[in-house]
Amino acid sequence: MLGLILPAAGFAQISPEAAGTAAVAPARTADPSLFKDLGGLPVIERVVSDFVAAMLADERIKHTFAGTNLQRLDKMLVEQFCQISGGGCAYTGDPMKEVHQGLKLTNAHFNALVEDLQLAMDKNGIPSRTQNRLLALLAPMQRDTVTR
Ligand code: HEM
Repeated sequence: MLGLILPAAGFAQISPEAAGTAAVAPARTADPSLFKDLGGLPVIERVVSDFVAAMLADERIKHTFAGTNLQRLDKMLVEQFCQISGGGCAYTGDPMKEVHQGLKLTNAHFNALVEDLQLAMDKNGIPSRTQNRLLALLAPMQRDTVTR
């Protein structure tokens, strides 16, 4: 299980090549226990709010959000985290590849984002075992977001 072997700094070792050659990532959703273990929607909402704040304060990646509708970003992240953790939400945002392709993101950007998410989850008291289960579901999206 990927989640158990994730280093604290994220999953830099998964290059887009190594992540697989499938053109479309399989839809991944956890069993509903992850949603519950995260603390349900109220905690996911707090995590996302802290996560977005951390990214906006992060010198490594804050420039990428210069033209972003932050209210929408927050809402889409809540929907996405709720959906992939098995909370029964529907993600209504755009496909990951489409959203990120113009941003010219690197693995370093990706790892910065993962660190900011870990900080936000720490702040909300989510145990690292549970954090890693969510991170493992996000890991396959590296190949859709990192383009250089
Ligand atoms: C697992 C990795 C990632 C996930 C799950 C993710 C998720 C999302 C979601 C759900 C949205 C909103 C889509 C919409 O509005 O329809 C979004 C937008 C955005 N993401 Fe990511 N993202 C990831 C990686 C990254 C990275 C590494 C960066 C930069 C460091 C980044 C920067 C952005 C920016 C700037 C936008 C807004 C684009 C715009 O204004 O149109 N994302 N992301």
